[in-house]
Amino acid sequence: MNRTQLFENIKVRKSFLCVGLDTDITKIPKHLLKFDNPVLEFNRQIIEATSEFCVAYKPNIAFYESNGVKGWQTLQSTMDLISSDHFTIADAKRGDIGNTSAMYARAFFKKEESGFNFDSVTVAPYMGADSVTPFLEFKNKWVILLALTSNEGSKDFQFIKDTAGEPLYEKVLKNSQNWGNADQLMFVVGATRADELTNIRRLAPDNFLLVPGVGAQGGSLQEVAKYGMNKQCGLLVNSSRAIIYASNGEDFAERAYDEAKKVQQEMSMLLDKYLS
Ligand SMILES: O=C(O)c1cc(=O)[nH]c(=O)n1[C@@H]1O[C@H](COP(=O)(O)O)[C@@H](O)[C@H]1O
Repeated sequence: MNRTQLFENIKVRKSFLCVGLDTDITKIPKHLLKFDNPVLEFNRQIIEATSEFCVAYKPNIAFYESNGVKGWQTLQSTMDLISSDHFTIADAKRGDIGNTSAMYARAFFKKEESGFNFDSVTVAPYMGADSVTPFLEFKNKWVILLALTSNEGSKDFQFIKDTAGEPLYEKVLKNSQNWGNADQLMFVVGATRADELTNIRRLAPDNFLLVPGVGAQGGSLQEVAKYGMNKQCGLLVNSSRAIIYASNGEDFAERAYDEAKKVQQEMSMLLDKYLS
């Protein structure tokens, strides 16, 4: 999916919500355990309940690969349930020496080889240009580069300043824009870092930002929109646990529907406020 299509979907659905499919078999409702593949059944019902309210889905690969071959099959079957007008993110946080990154890129982008046809993959910038550029060689595919993450440990490295006083995450934002343009490069910025968003928008005015950390991690959607939205919205705000585990009873899909709808309604107001 390209940037124009993504923006169109945001306008049509009045939403910039990404639903995170971080499906953990120990957290899903017990009544689903009678199904052959409880995780797939859970994902099926979550996708059905939320698809009208979101523009993207982000399966976190750890939740699937932790279950070995069966997990990868579940991931594949889950991807088959997502319509082509939803942007898909393989949240895999990959990145290695060039020839290895090329293999990772094929794993998520080359359907004829791996079976997966994700629109994007999350990539760690730590190993530098040659670890990221192999992912950028695919047309209409995206790298979502970790810039400023939502977790406590982000302070360990991402704020370290060089002698000119520039923090590491700013270098990531600046230097990586020499590797790819805003039609193929997004950045991860945690919602818990809304205070840095004005600065981030100064450095990356056009790029979409994937913003995890609202919901369970407590980030503010209002602040993210206020400081992070650009002319094409430029935001995909992810929520995983707050939506998919809104209930662990038989009503889990209805409650996921309610939660996703609530977030979408708030997003619709924010789009009206900041996009016009
Ligand atoms: O790359 C990510 O998606 C990501 C980056 C980050 O800085 N923080 C972060 O929470 N995430 C992911 O976003 C999701 C957040 O899940 P919830 O906190 O349950 O909404 C998880 O899949 C995390 O791995």
